[in-house]
Amino acid sequence: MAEKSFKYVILGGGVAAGYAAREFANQGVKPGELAIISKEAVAPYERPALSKAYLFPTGTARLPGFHTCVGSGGERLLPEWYTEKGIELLLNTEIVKADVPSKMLVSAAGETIKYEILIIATGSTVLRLTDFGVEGADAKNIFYLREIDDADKLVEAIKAKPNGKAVIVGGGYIGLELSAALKINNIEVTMVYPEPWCMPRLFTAGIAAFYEVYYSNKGINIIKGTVATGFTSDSNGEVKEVKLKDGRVLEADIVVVGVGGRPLTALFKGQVDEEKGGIKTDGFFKTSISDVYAVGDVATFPMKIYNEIRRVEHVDHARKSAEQAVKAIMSTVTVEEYDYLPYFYSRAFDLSWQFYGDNVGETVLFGNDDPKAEKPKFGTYWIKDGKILGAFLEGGSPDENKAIAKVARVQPSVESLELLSKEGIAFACKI
Ligand SMILES: Cc1cc2nc3c(=O)[nH]c(=O)nc-3n(C[C@H](O)[C@H](O)[C@H](O)COP(=O)(O)OP(=O)(O)OC[C@H]3O[C@@H](n4cnc5c(N)ncnc54)[C@H](O)[C@@H]3O)c2cc1C
Repeated sequence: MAEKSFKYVILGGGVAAGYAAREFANQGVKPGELAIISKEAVAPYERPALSKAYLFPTGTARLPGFHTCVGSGGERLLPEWYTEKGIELLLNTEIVKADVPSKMLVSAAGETIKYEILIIATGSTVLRLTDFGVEGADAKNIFYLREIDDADKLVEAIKAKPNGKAVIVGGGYIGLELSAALKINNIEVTMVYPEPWCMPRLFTAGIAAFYEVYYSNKGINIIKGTVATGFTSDSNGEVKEVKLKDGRVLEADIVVVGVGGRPLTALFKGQVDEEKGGIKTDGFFKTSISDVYAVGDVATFPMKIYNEIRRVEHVDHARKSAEQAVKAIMSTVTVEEYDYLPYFYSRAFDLSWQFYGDNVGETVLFGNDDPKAEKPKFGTYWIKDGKILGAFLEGGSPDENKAIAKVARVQPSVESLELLSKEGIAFACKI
């Protein structure tokens, strides 16, 4: 079988891989030195688009070069870019074995790829209801959303079921964004989740109440406090009904499940150290083995600002960790230790929110959170030991979003919660 050899190999062709490639190019990588290996059929792209514009009925986001590349807010890395830079894209190539001591990867087709320095950027995979033995969960038209292939299948199902009924299992950001995208496609949507409110890992009850009312006003049906326990299908094997634990049965032409994910570490089990479920790295994303780095969803790293080891499944960190690792590998100037401020955003309908920092401690809600307002703008601060550690803002301008980021970074002291609530975003703008 064929053998290839590169100085640098990035395993995984997602967000982190794309931004790592750009940084390699910035640092002067030579043609033929770098390869990206991906089991996907396309060059790295901005994955968050898959639950947003990529699903919209106009389909403009599906045009080549629009969302099918990375390069948010900068140069778009179309497939030709990799060719121009002499970066090899080994697409449709699934790696099934990693031999770290021999610095070698083996593909499903039996090809051997050798490296001097490896960056693991395998990301994460979705949790499937079949893994939990949910009855009938292998029916057709039950979808998950991780890769462009999944999104393309969902787009086909939406087209095949005009004005159909969809059940979205899960109330996290994927569930919220998908529900909006399906509704925009004129699909009747019901969301089902077990928690008392949506996005419970980040939202307070107060924040969630705004989105739940807004979604209800858009005609989305929300069922909380229960889970899907089984599915029935028709004679074609297509899903027909969703059975809920509370006894209700929902009709469905399409089901989309967004119940979380897990990092793809298995290839390296026992070969590099793991921590908190991810591959353990330092402030430069170097693993326990020299010449092996891990970035993006798959890596745990020291979150300097909170003096804690964490793993982050968000796109901003995927981009920045990839750039940091490449700088650590190639830069001729001293690279500072990674100092990341958690940042997460989401967009659905006309809504857009950003969150910075840590959502711990007591909370203060501010602004106009009337879901019927023409332009709602509200937020929340999280305060611990008298200091603001986290800030959330819906409907903020770019400058206001920058201001809340600064608050979460600077962690200013707060004397009066009442005053903070009254001042709201103005408090952040003064920092
Ligand atoms: C639908 C969706 C919407 C999202 N929206 C947001 C959002 O709004 N905001 C936000 O902050 N974050 C969002 N995220 C999260 C964000 O996209 C991820 O954090 C980010 O993509 C992680 O980048 P990564 O490069 O580590 O992994 P990924 O982008 O997942 O890339 C991993 C790549 O590795 C490949 N791979 C894995 N194993 C192998 C193997 N054995 N052989 C070959 N290739 C392999 C995969 O096929 C994939 O191409 C979203 C994620 C999804 C799925």
